[in-house]
Amino acid sequence: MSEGKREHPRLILHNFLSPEECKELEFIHKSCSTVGYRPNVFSTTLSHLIATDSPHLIIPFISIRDRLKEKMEETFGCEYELFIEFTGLISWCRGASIGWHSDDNRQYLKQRDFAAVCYLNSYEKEFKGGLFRFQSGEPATVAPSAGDVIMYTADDRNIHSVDEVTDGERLTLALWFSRDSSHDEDSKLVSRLSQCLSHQPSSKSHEFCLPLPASSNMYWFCSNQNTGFDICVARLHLLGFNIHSLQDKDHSPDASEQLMGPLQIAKGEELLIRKFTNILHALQVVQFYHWKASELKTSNVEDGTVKEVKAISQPQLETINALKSVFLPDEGLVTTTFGYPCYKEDQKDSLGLKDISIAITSWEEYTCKLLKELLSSLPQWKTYQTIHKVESD
Ligand SMILES: O=C(O)CCC(=O)C(=O)O
Ligand SMILES: [Fe+2]
Repeated sequence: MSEGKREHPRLILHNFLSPEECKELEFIHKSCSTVGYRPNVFSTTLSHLIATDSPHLIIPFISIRDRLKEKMEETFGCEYELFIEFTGLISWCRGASIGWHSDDNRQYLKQRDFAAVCYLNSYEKEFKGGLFRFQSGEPATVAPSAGDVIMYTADDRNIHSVDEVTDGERLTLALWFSRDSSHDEDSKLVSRLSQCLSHQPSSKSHEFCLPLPASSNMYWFCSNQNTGFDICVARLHLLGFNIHSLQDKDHSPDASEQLMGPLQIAKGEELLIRKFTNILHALQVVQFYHWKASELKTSNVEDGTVKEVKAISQPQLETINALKSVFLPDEGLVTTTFGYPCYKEDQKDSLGLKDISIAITSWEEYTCKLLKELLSSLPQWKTYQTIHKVESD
């Protein structure tokens, strides 16, 4: 290692993740995230995916984690010594920043030896601000670019900061590594997975793929001005969709319950007749559609699916507006929080209600494929107490 490298052990890799991997993780985050541990930050952890009945969504992380760990061990000369302590998708919206720090700077973080931050979207393209800076050594500044990764030791040889995000949503996949096996997240995740999958007979696997929302406060974004919104409703709203609840209001006076049960989605003057099990189910399908839009869009949607959409009636419109006033009291706040030119009106309009039916089938196939891989990998994961790519035959 050169002198500079010894003083500041770090590595920047370009295009370590493919554009498709970045998009898939973005889909997962935008359909599953909760409000995070600091203001204006959102996160999706692997244990959260398991807890909300979406354990299959950890599959897209697996080969990325394997590759990162291998690269980390090779770069810092610690082959077979590292354990992954934490894996999570983290996004920062307008107003989020972090001052100079090292990643092991708290007693409860002392086990952290190395960090890897993968950028899933790009500076100036999807967000403004949010530059990463090292206090000393080279490079001094890193402009996040989708697919790039920075790896560094978690100690004070790599003190760093992130400038405030001033527009848009900055998304990363962050991992921390430890030499201490007692902080290995894999063994904990394997036991949670075994528990949650043991309840499910495989014949009902399809039903099992439906997400289960966590408690409503985990989705409530609160701004400095003490106004706020539900981030799931907000993310649907940004793509032009509204919610129509099918719950009997007299039986569930608590408004947050309205998102936990069956609902429909609406756009403009129209309602999709198809019911979703809860808000997360609707959000997953819509975000999946957003991710895959170019593949899913067909030219002849008019014939088969048009009967699935009907005009919104007056009482339905009232329900839609009532929900909006509870979960999205200030629409402007959503745009200032997440908005960026990438949410141009034309893009919003390009996602039609009628195509959602095609997206539902395609989302179900995707979900089942992941669940199958999860079920076939789990026996090996249990044996080795690690989560790793299991090649199917
Ligand atoms: O997102 C980044 O670029 C780094 C974030 C960071 O420093 C941290 O979470 O400790
Ligand atoms: Fe950090």
